Amino acid sequence: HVLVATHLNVQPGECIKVKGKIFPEAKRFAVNVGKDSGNLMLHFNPRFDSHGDVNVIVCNSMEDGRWGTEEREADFPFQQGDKTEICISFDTTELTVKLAGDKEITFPNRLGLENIEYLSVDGDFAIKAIKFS
Ligand SMILES: C=CCO[C@@H]1O[C@H](CO)[C@@H](O[C@@H]2O[C@H](CO)[C@H](O)[C@H](OCc3cn(Cc4cccc(/C=C/CN=C(N)N)c4)nn3)[C@H]2O)[C@H](O)[C@H]1NC(C)=O
Repeated sequence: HVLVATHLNVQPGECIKVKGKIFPEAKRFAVNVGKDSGNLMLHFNPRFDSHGDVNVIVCNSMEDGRWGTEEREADFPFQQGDKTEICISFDTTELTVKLAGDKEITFPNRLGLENIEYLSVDGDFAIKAIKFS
């Protein structure tokens, strides 16, 4: 892991902002939010070239250590070597990920969690700032 934050208490409507720089030769990175490492409301996984995916954002959830059904997004507003910022917020029904260029991705809140306690960032990404607002 590049970063793990636990014992958070992010409420619906609040925003988790992750700011950083994508490695020039990035293959993939991931931002995970949820209750703990085995219970993720969202695994947000941009893939530049990984698992046979090229320039695809793969989103999924994890419950008790078991992956849910993946969703692959149409937009891919990321470039290797670029700085980027993503803002994750949620309510009881869905999560919203605000991306560069006013792109927005939603993902169902399958676990129905009422707060976010856990955040991790993995992969080819250098974190500059994390902001809770
Ligand atoms: C078609 C064949 C069967 O279907 C495939 O089956 C795979 C296994 O289930 C899925 O893959 C899995 O998908 C999951 C989401 O659903 C997670 O992403 C998981 O990764 C978990 C994971 C996290 N982490 C930490 C991490 C995260 C990001 C970067 C790095 C390191 C980067 C190293 N940097 C380099 N090398 N430069 C490390 N490690 N593993 C991935 O293995 C594929 O999507 C799926 N593909 C399709 C089309 O269906």
